[in-house]
Amino acid sequence: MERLLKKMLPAGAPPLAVDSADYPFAIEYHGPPVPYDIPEVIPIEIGRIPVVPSLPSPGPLKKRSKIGRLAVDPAGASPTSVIENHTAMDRLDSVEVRSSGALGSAAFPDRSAELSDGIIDSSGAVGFKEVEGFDGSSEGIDSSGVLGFSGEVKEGEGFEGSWEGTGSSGVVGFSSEFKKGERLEGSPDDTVHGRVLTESALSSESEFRSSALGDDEALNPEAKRAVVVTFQDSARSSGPASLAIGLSPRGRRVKKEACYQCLKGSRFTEKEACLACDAKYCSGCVLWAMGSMPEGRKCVSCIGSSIMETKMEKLGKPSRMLKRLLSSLEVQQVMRSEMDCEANQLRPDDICVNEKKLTQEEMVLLQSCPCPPSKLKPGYYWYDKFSGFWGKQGHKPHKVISPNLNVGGNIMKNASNGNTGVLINGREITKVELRMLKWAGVQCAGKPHFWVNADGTYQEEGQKNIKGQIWGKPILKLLGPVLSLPIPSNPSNLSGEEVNNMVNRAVPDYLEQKTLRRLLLVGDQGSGTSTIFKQAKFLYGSVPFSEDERQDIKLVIQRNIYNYLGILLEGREWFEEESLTDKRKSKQFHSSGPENNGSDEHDMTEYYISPRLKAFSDWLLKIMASGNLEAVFPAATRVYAPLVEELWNAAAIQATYRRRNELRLLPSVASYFLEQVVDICRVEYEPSDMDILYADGITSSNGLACTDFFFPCLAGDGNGNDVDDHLDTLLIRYQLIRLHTKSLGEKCKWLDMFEDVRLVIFCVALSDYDEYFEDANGVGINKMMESKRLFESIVGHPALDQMDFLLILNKFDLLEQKIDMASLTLCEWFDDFNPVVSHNRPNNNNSRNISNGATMAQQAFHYIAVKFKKLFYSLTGRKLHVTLANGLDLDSVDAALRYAWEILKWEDERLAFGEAVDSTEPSSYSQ
Ligand SMILES: Nc1nc2c(ncn2[C@@H]2O[C@H](COP(=O)(O)OP(=O)(O)OP(=O)(O)O)[C@@H](O)[C@H]2O)c(=O)[nH]1
Ligand SMILES: [Mg+2]
Repeated sequence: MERLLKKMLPAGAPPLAVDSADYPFAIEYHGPPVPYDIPEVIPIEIGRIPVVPSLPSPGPLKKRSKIGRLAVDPAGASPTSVIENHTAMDRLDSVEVRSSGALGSAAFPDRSAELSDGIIDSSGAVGFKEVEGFDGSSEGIDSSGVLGFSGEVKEGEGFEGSWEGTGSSGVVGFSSEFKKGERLEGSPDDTVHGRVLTESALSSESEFRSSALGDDEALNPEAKRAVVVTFQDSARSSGPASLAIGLSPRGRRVKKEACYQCLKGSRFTEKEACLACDAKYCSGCVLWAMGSMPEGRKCVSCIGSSIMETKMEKLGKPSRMLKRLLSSLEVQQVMRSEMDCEANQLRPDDICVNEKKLTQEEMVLLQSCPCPPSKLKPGYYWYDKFSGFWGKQGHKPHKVISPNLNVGGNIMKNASNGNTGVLINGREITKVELRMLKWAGVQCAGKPHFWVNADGTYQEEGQKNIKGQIWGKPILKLLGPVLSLPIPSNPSNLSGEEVNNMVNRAVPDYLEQKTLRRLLLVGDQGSGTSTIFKQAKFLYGSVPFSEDERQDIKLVIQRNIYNYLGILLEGREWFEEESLTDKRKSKQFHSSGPENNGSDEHDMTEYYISPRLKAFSDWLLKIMASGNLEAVFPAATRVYAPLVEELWNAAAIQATYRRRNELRLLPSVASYFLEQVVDICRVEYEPSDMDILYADGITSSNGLACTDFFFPCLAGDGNGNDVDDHLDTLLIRYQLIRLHTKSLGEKCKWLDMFEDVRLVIFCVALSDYDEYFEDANGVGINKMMESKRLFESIVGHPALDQMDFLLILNKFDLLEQKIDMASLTLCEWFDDFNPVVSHNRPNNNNSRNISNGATMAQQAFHYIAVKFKKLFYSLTGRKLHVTLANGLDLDSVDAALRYAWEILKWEDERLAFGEAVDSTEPSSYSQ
């Protein structure tokens, strides 16, 4: 410490007397200004170190802890400052550094820190570990690969370089080569044994030879331990394979059944296993090791990996431990993610049927047929398309599934490894099957070859006549289970052709064409398509949003709010900077004394936040900048809710929020959610309908969403249309398909898929006329012009030729708000807008300026509508239907969609009765 202080003082300064028993980490320097930048250490009150409040802390760690369990927020600054304040002479019993890069040498500036127990977790593929006796003197612990275990390590690459001279000890490492890897267990002696499950050599026991052991110290169990182990993976042909490091604290062997995180416990300890690598964690560690479980029970480093075959059956079945640790809602959510997430799904090429790997389509066909194979797991199967028999390759039949599915290759004679000489549909049957056939009264003398159909009727090869029905005898129902042979539950299952037609049909059948109307809803970004889509669900859906959907929406809202918060935090930084600059300028201006020159570190503005909140803010901004928000949340939601609450209530953030109009990236709905930030961040938060409506980004991740509904019948209109309308509402189903512009593809090529839609609803935000976005080259583009461009390309698309179009001019409320402040002529397309302004103002509200009964906003609407109509006519020679809407208003959207309904009805009538029905045509305008 003395040396450190000496270094920090300017040359020539007298040495400081340091009481080694009780010196502060930082001292205030009062000397003359120094010519270099002094490293800044933000003081933190020990009592206010962020602790992790809501996750159960691992028991063993807590017991030994002297100063509690530290949760060091990720990102360089935070751990540094936290640890700095504790490492004077403290012994840190338990430290957690989360996120990659957090554990740089900077994290442990005071080399005298002793971490007797550390968990280094990372968002990358990097693991954890107990760092026993670690004295922080490691040079090899770099920020890119915590303890040298990096997801980046490739076959043949070693860790020696980064590890040499570390003089610390760790436990187990994984490299990316061992995604499915088990732990390596090692002791610092010449030979390290480990078991590695690799993709290529599942379950193979490989021996690892240690080499390049750093130095003798590494072998001394009492000293700092570091062992570098190279190993020869005998299962790999490529020779010396990846390196991994197997170390054990104090030379102990890691107990096989211990928790993989804290290394405590025995096989009797209750543990939860990772579905991908089978690493097992005790109840104290499981949440740390698995984080928010976005793909269910997987270590953080296994996220994205596929799960082990043996774990397939466990999917979606929560353990008692999980139920204890999480609320029931959270358990449900984790289980759902586990079952639904892409990485955990069975991949088609994991299934081989009749020696041919399945394609995606075949997989869908197999799984969605009326009688699919149960609990399908990766493996090799045989399938008899004619009879529907299904079994594991080399084994007797296991099930009778739907017949005639076009999946896999042709069945092989030896598919079930039978040796009876009797063939059914080209497969030599097994002995038990033969016995069964005999019981069924089937004549099997002379090793006949049979053709057996799905309904059990059979005939001998080469003969025309049906010889009988195998399943006819009641005794077979009893015998099936005895012989462990499947009996079709209902031989009159759908015939295969029906099945194929059902699953493969590309065009709706006749009936559906009669009764289904498809509406395609498109518009430029932010035009309001998803709002209108959600309103349609609220308006006409019997269950607008299921419980599952609401849960997903909850997560989206929680994630969004962190985004909004991030924008506020960034804004706060700007405003603080700006205020400080102003303050300094005015000080300089008002005083002439030299003592006021330069920056005043104690300057505080209303945007000042405490160092602890600042650390959180820095961390959040860093995460956002790295685009990793998804990986960190929603686990963080649980952990950081109290911090968010504190932050939100901080005067600085409130002051920033008051200037929200200056924050360009903050969407207008952000304020709605930020007002409720504290509630939203709670675990028990349930989104209201209003929240769902306002929430961004929930309609669909791939930009395509659809909802089916019937238009509810309105009360009679008195025109005698009631009965017809009522029939309509009963018979005709509508499907609203919302397509995000991002999903249109180059030159809107995906529109080809929508040839059978009946009406295109194009949405334009009226408020876009004075708004801009930056294109890829940083050029500002007017949003209305962009909408116009998109409109032109969609209208002109060959797939939508001759199709009816309804233009919804949305966000009328916003147009009303801004039209008097920002002229419509700001958009070059509207430069000839020349409204008639009446000077008889009914009140002081300018937006209510009216002429001939029309407000300025209404005139603007008509003007824009005509612009689009003319454009549409010039492109198609046809008439465009236009309506206005306020997407946030249910009735307004109802009116707009009913207008769409009218257009379709009119079109139906026109088709049915010819052009003579002009009188019922809806006007091309609706308001
Ligand atoms: N004031 C007002 N806001 C609206 C209206 N319609 C939509 N919004 C808001 O405008 C924003 C964008 O609307 P979305 O429905 O998400 O627009 P989108 O077409 O799905 O656009 P992207 O999500 O960007 O693709 C959301 O925050 C909506 O809440 C409206 O009529 N009035
Ligand atoms: Mg949207």
